[in-house]
Amino acid sequence: VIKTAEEIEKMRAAGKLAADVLEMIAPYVKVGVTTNELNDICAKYTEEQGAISAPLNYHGFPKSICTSINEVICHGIPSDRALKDGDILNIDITVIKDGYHGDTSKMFLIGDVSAKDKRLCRVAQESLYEAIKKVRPGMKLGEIGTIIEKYIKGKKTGLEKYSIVTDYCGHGIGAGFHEEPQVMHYKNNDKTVLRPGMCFTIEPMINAGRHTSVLDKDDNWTVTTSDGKNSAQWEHTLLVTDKGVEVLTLRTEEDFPRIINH
Ligand SMILES: CCc1ccsc1-c1ccc(O)c(O)c1
Ligand SMILES: [Mn+2]
Ligand SMILES: [Mn+2]
Repeated sequence: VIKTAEEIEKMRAAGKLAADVLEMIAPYVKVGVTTNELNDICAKYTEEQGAISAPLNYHGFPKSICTSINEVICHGIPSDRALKDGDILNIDITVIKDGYHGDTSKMFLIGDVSAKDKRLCRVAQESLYEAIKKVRPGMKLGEIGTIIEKYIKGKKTGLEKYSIVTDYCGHGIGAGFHEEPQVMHYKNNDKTVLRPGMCFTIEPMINAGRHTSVLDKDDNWTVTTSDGKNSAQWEHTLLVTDKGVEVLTLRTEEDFPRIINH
């Protein structure tokens, strides 16, 4: 749905706060810290900023952030599990500030991460950037997934054959956590035309092995790879502008432009 100028200001503020939470938590993300501790620090910070953590009680989710480690694709639940040397961790933050959502996630490399896992994380981030670079009014929504798939296929080597998780998508975002449209991360023909004022996330999940995912039957949340190989995800909340795109959740550490005009 197309946002008004006032709503766009609120999306900017929510996106900025979500990015700030990811920057704030970074120094705490070390071997030995538990994901429950990270959850509590993020929840407290978000509350202090006068915002709400969207995941808490969303469809019954029990915590304030998602923490997905190694073979966990997404929706990992914070627990007393301590981070270990070699882990790759996704922290997914969604905040509601003044009624509007900011949704973003990144990968953290814990201690000494293998070259393979570092490459998986880097390729996943680059696939997000490749897609963001192409976002502009008049573009067909399906081009986003097509770009990501083309990029990932091009990164194949003799040892690594990356795949794209198909069971979960990016999404429109605003006063609602999930709005129209669904944003597929794989090749598709969605002819929905992007318009200025649209806000949505792109959040590709890239697997080192097969694309298939398995939902944990005990906690009904944790999604893991079917072959036990690792997965990496990055997410940004984007605004379609008159001339291109604005990355509402950009962090200062990123070597990527906030605004791209075509
Ligand atoms: C934990 C929040 C949640 C619950 C059901 S889907 C979901 C979720 C998590 C992260 C996201 O980026 C997202 O768009 C949705
Ligand atoms: Mn998210
Ligand atoms: Mn999302």
